[in-house]
Parts: sequence; C-alpha cells; structure tokens
Amino acid sequence: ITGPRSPDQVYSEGQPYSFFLTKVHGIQNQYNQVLAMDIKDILSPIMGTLQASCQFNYMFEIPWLMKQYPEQFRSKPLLLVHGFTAGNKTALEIEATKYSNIKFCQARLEMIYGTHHTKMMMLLYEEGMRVVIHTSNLVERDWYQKTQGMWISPLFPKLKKEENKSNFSRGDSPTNFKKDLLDYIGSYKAYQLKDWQQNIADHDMSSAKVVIIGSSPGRHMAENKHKFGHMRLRKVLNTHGPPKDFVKSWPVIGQYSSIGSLGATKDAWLATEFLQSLATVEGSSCVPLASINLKLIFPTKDNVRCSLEGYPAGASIPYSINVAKKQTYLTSYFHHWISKGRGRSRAMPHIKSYCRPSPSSQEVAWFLVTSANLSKAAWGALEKKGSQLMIRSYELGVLFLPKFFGSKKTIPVSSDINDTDKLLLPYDLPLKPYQKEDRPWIWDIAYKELPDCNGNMWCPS
Ligand SMILES: O=C(O)c1c[nH]c2c(-c3ccccc3)cccc2c1=O
Repeated sequence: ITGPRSPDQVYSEGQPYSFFLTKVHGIQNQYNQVLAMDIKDILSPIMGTLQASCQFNYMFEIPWLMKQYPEQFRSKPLLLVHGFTAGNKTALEIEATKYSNIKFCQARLEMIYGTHHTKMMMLLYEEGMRVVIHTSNLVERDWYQKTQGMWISPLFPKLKKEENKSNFSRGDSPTNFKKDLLDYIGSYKAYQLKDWQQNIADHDMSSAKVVIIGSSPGRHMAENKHKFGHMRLRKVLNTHGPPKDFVKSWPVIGQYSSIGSLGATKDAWLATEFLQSLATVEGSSCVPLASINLKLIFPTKDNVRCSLEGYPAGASIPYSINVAKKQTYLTSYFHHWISKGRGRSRAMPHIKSYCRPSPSSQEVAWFLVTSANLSKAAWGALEKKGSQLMIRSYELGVLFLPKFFGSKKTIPVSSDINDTDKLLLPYDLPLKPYQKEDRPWIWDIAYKELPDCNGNMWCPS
C-alpha cells in the first residue's frame, strides 16, 4: 500500500529487523513512507504513553528537542546524558534552565580526545519501556536532510511483581540484550543513571533480537578485554559469526561520517587489528587477512557538493586535512556514497554501519548500525602486546546476526523498499569505487572551483 502511514504501522512493517532511517526533507514521498521515522514519530503517543525519558547523545538543542515531544509529554522527567565539561556543560545547563523537568548526567571522559558519541533513547511508558539506539544528534540539522539510522526496540512489558526481580538476568533475550545494556550503562558509574538501571531491570526484554556492541573509555584488559570496542565485535563474531568456509570470499564494508588518525600505513591498525575483528568467523578469529576484501564508504567532495544541503553537509563530516594527508593509503579502499534504493544519494550519511555482504549482494552474514566512526578512539587500539584495549569514547550500536532472526546462515537483503520482509541497507550494493579524479570530502579546506546546489562555495576560516 502506498500513502502516509502512522508510526505504529511503519514500525510493524519494519519487523523483524526494526532498522529504520530518518525521514529526509526534499526526497520523493515513497522513500519516507516506508522504513523511515522522524523523531516526532518515535515520541508519538501511538508508540506509548510517556512517563519519563532518558536521552544519551553528543549534541543537544534543548528548545528544539522539547518541541519534538508531544505537548502532553513535555513536562515528564527527562535525563540528558552528555560528555560536556566546563563552558559547554554550563551552556547546556543554562539552555535547560526554563525546563524544570530536565536533569543532567555528565559522562566521565578521563581519556583525552574522548567524546560521548552514544545516541540512545530510553522511553518509560505506562504500558512498558522502549529503547532506541541510533545515530542522530538531538539538533534539527541531524533530522532534516541526512541519512541516519536507528534500531527501535519492541515495547518491553513490565515484569510481573516477584521477589527475585533484583537479579538482572530475569527477562533477558537469547542475545543477552538486557545484561549487556546494563553492563554498558554500568560502565558510566554514574548515580544519576541508577533509576534507569532499575527501569531496565524491571522490564522483560526477552523479545530483543539484536546484540549490543558498545565502547566505554578506558584500558580494558584480562576478562574485560572483549567487553567493548572491536574486541567485543571479535568475541561476538567468534561465538555467533558465520562459518569460516561460507564467507571466505565475502568482503567486509565499513561506512561512517568521520575518520580518525589510523596510522602511517594500512598495517598500523586498519588492515590488521581492526580488519581481524570485522573478518572474524565462528570458532576462529585468525583469518588470513590478505584474503579479505575491505571496502570503505566515504562521501567524495562531489557527493557533498551535490547533496541536498550542499557544502554545509560537510560540517558534519569532520575529516581534517591534517589527518587525511598522513593516510593517503585509505583512498584505495574508498567508495562513493550512493543510495538510490533508499532515495538518499543526496542525503549525506551521518549513519555509521558495517556489514559482511555476499558477492551477489543478496544477503549479509551480519549487519551493524552504530555511533562508531572509523577511528581508534571509537573502536579501541590494542596496547602492551595486545594485552589491553584502549578506548577513548563512548559508542553504542546493535548487531544483526542471522541466528537470532531464525535464518540459518544469512540475513536476506533487498534493494527494493517494498521488500520489507528483508533487511534494507542504507546504501546501494554493489559499491562504486573512487575513480582517479575522486577526492574524499575534507572539511577544513576551501572548495572554490564549483558551487554547490545552492550556488555557494566552501571557504572554511
Ligand atoms: O557524534 C557525532 O555525531 C559528532 C561528533 N563530532 C562532530 C564534530 C566534531 C569534530 C571534531 C571535534 C569535535 C566535534 C563536528 C561535526 C559533527 C560532529 C558529529 O556529528
């Protein structure tokens, strides 16, 4: 059926994967009517009768955020979890002064250059509780003309009254969703999160089909070495990943909106430590890496110039020239951002996603949507002869694995938005490699040769 749908209809059409993109202003209707949600849809009373909410994020525009809640929910308790310090923290608190229902939790960031990237909504309703793990900042620009991703949980019912509700394992799923979410939130060691830890414990999350992949700042060693970051992904794929021989020739795709300093050569981190984790298969993570085809999707300067936002889209794709010039080896891995299947070739990616597609592009061995960009800060870097994983930032994502969606070895993928019983990727397959004249978007150099779609040049000061 074509035509506008209510949020609950969009939600049920998106099952069982429950992976949606944000609605985009200025594209054809059909690409916003199926498998797409706006923040107002997520917060709609149709999704639940809100009692309280908690928003983990990086950037906040509080007056705009309050307007996204239905009027009758704007006075409900709202906890904002951020990573700001000093002046930025004060500015945020001042912006919230007039909203007496808003409280703050400042996430500890003891590792320099770390940020609180995690984007998650916890929504407590009269009817139960819902969790949304996504990629959009709580600012208007992030929900207007970008490609963003989200996983929306089922409505988790409240657990029946029982004395042993204190043991957190009750009401967990085959993917350990509840325990892993509690472990992640526990890593903040913040008293302001105690009530929300209890809310999670009080709900039956047995219907969650995704696996939590989080990052928390610190040096993780011994039994904690596989708790977060790319070592967490390695551990999960080692346990639940595809059979080795089945995916031998399958590539791995990374897609993100920013790139950190990855070292002077591909062997410094990208094609060794990081690829080792992405390429991990069931039962063994020692795969001959030279045989694995790593493909990276990153917008070209022309993708940005011709985007709906024009060059200003690049203000959210912070790849700096000082980092780029040290790692020109990356260009050979790069592919264009093309999303004709989702009507989003001109909606620049702020989503971050990783997957392992079949050569035919008909299926994936796994799919991950996350806040984590291509950086050591987000994924971690092994130290001390691989005995510890050093992570700088908070990140959160969810991993889709075939076995938890009832299929043997793979998850079927479609490029047709009417095929809603399959997983729809945010971009087109097969990918288009950079040609010789293609350049990655770099945000801190000028572009004065060709104007963008609004007739403007890009002259960063
Ligand atoms: O978590 C996120 O989503 C984001 C995190 N950092 C961003 C930056 C930035 C770049 C260098 C230093 C500090 C901030 C700039 C523009 C967008 C983002 C962004 O979107």
